[in-house]
Amino acid sequence: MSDDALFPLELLQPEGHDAGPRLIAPGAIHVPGWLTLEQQRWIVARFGEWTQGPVPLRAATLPGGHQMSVRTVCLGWHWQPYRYTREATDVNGRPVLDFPDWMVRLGRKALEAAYSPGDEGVELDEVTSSLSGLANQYTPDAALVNFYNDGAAMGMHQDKDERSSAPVVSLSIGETCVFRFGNTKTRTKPYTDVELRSGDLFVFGGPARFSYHGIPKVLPGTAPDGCGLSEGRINITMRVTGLS
Ligand SMILES: O=C(O)CCC(=O)C(=O)O
Ligand SMILES: [Fe+2]
Repeated sequence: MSDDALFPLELLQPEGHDAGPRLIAPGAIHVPGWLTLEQQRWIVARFGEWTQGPVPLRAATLPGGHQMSVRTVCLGWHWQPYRYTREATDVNGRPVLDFPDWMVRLGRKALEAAYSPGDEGVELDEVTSSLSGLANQYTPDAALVNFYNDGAAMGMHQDKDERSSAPVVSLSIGETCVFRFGNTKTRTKPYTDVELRSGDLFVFGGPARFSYHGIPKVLPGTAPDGCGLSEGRINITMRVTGLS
């Protein structure tokens, strides 16, 4: 018997990679293994350019004086606790890079994959499938590109500095993390812990748009070969700010 027959490729993929979309809460979908390794490497190369851009990666300081452990570079609009500005006034005052056209297209594809998954087996509730109409008009104008290393984590929070209730599209590359996805009322239970691996897509919109969420931990040493990152985790969240 050939090696091919003994070890079909799908058995070598990390668990869940080919499992298809999963409904986490109405409006919140996890799509494992959405980006190919080639796409991941290409995005990691763009990340290298963004961090050499006008505004470097920086760990934001919260109003109480606490500095976040995650470092972020922004596209389109600069996020600082707790508003969006065109210039990175809390870093070096320079205007942030434009939001790339390719990322708008990717955002639309992401909503399609999440909310119109076709015959991939996921049962969407009525509310979630009603969000499928959002895909072709979705025009994100801000991305927070987060980099986690050395034990970085992110506390439970809502993404609520936007003046739009359009969905948030989240992409993960590099090390696996635990993504805690909660409810819209409190930062505590009930929540669901989801492992986000390199290449995974997560979309939260509709009734899940203002749910609390956070990253309790990143699992060191779990970045897959060929993703473009040997350590750490990149997360991109695209948003519609509703600002002009
Ligand atoms: O790293 C993640 O997956 C989540 C990031 C996040 O929640 C945020 O940037 O607001
Ligand atoms: Fe967030």
